[in-house]
Amino acid sequence: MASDEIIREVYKVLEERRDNPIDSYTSKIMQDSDKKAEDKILEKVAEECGEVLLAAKNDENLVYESVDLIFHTLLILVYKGIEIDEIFEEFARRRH
Ligand SMILES: N=c1c2ncn([C@@H]3O[C@H](COP(=O)(O)OP(=O)(O)OP(=O)(O)O)[C@@H](O)[C@H]3O)c2ncn1[C@@H]1O[C@H](COP(=O)(O)O)[C@@H](O)[C@H]1O
Repeated sequence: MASDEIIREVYKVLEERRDNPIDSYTSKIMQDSDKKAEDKILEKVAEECGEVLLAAKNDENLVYESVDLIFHTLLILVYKGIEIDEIFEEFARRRH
């Protein structure tokens, strides 16, 4: 059974891919010469935003496309050195 813990698990793997690169999609995109890596990840985030928009409008693959967007958003956060708890704390701070 999938659970929300998967977000923490994936985040940890992404930090591992950043810190100890292997031959994989996420390691490669994060190791690309500094500025290029950031641009490539941000390009994916922008692309996935458009795909979520189309999926919602057309009632197609919304979960799949949203996970692509969330995944690439997590990737830029990891790349920029943000700790996962900072994200949860920000959500908690907004609770009312
Ligand atoms: N959740 C994901 C995940 N979601 C998407 N992707 C990859 O992101 C890449 C780009 O996604 P796209 O949707 O643009 O796919 P695409 O192949 O360009 O095809 P289109 O959508 O354009 O048709 C693809 O290669 C996907 O496989 C992911 N790659 C990895 N993960 C997780 O990240 C961890 C580390 O990944 P690796 O670096 O591959 O070990 C894995 O253990 C997974 O848990």
